[in-house]
Amino acid sequence: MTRPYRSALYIPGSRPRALDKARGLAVDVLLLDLEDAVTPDEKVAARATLADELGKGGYGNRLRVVRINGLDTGWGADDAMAATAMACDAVLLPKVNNAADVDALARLTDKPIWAMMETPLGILNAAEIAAHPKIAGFVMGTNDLAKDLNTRTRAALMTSLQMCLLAARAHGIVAIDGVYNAFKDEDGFKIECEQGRDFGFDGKSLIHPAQIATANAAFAPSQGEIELATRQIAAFAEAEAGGQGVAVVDGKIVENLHIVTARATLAKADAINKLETS
Ligand SMILES: CC(C)(COP(=O)(O)OP(=O)(O)OC[C@H]1O[C@@H](n2cnc3c(N)ncnc32)[C@H](O)[C@@H]1OP(=O)(O)O)[C@@H](O)C(=O)NCCC(=O)NCCSC(=O)C[C@H](O)C(=O)O
Ligand SMILES: [Mg+2]
Repeated sequence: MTRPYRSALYIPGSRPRALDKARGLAVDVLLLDLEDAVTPDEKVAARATLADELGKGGYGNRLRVVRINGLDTGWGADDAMAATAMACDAVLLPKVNNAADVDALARLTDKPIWAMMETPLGILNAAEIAAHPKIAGFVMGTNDLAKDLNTRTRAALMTSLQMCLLAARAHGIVAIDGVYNAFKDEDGFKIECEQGRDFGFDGKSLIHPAQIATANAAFAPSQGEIELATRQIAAFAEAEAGGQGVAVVDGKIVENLHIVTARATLAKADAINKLETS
């Protein structure tokens, strides 16, 4: 992981004030939306508004991902071509059902593609979507998924979340958890962030700036994790120097595979530090 993806904020592409506010937010990823956050009447104007704001710059090292409308809508193809010309890092395609959907977008843009994973067919085809050479990330669309699965509970989405994580990890792409709709419920949001982190997601998608700090904290290594990783690396190096393949730290064995995790923890902490001080 060369950059953190702890927090990914949706920003309506039709709202210049919110797009401007994003320049000062401590968020890792901007999900610049032309789809559900924009009304049909505003769709065409939002494209120009977004292009204009991105063109002005000022977003620093935040990853800029433009969510277009589906290619089966009247706006999708024009959005894709407009996004290709925008100062953004990737294009996010909603309601991806299979690798052929990604192919269709890849014919319209040379940007990296991210996929909204939010349809039952998309979940069943997660592995082929993650394997597509243009795919760089998954964002879980838990609202659409709950609608299609006819459920109101996160528990009912667990299989889908895990299938997408498996596919993402198998193919080395980013995986971002879905949104938490009750954006004023701080306690519930924190619990869901921690659950998503423990599942293995890289970060959480957000709908309001007030959610950023909690997501950033939940998906960053804690001070305790950083210290433990440092001690594990030192103890294992010492064990290796003494001809041992196993060290013991805090009463637990440390083997080569734990060192891979420890190094990843330190690299993530380093990447966060670099992003926050740049
Ligand atoms: C949820 C909101 C409609 C609330 O808006 P509002 O009432 O204006 O909030 P506040 O008054 O508390 O706003 C305070 C200031 O923060 C700025 N703001 C608010 N939201 C954002 C944002 N998302 N990005 C940047 N800035 C934001 C306001 O402009 C205020 O600033 P200032 O005027 O300077 O004081 C609103 O938060 C919102 O529209 N959120 C985004 C909703 C959205 O994008 N929805 C679509 C994505 S979710 C989705 O589609 C999931 C997926 O597809 C699925 O299927 O699950
Ligand atoms: Mg959706």
